[in-house]
Amino acid sequence: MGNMTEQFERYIELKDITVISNGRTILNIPHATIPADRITACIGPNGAGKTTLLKLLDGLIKPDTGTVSYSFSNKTALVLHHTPMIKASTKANMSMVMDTDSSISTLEIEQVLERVGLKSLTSTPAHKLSAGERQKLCLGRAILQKPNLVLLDEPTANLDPNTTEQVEEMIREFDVQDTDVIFSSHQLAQVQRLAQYIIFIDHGEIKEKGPVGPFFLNPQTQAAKRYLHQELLAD
Ligand SMILES: Nc1ncnc2c1ncn2[C@@H]1O[C@H](COP(=O)(O)OP(=O)(O)OP(=O)(O)O)[C@@H](O)[C@H]1O
Repeated sequence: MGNMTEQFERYIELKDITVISNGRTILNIPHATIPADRITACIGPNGAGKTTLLKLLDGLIKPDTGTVSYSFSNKTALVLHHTPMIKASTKANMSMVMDTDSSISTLEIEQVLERVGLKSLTSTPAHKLSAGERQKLCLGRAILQKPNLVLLDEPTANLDPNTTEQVEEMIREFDVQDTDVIFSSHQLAQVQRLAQYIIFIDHGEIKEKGPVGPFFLNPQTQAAKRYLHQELLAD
């Protein structure tokens, strides 16, 4: 999709990327620039490679070949599903971020607990939190890390509409505070509500990418057309 003409203020450049697992290529990206100056959604079928791409952008996994380079000094925070919690209070789990960044104060932790709506659950054991509360805790930890790029893997999977709205508001808040967001989602209505840019992945390849409007109106590849058609039927 006319990627040659795209101009991004900040971006991530992927070159000759392959990620191989158990002899199978799970990502294959010869060349792509991904914007890091807005909210970008990463969409595609189950097993397409979205989570793997987010982990790669975070540096959590290294590619088998190729390079990931940032046009800016990046500080990323990655929020995955099933983040393990220690058997302690919500606050203690939030405070774990202090282990890697000693400049974080107790006051900041309290402010973030309030911001993500967990103030009343401060002393509740984290393993007793609901899925939505746990996700807010994970987002709180990400906020405390003061990243300039947040990577969120299906941030509202299994959440009710009200909690989904709260999490979406937190995502917008990151953007307002000039923290770029790249998130994966299967909820196309959500993608349209939040994202300005789309990366469509299928079978480990970026098949299509570009601004949200044109992508939904007029997808260029058969794979994207098929995916959009199937997802709309499933909604
Ligand atoms: N650690 C791993 N070891 C082996 N295979 C893996 C590993 N992680 C992912 N894969 C495989 O890589 C492929 C891509 O997985 P990934 O989780 O990135 O997809 P996804 O697009 O996020 O899928 P979903 O929408 O189902 O979450 C899948 O086929 C998966 O089985």
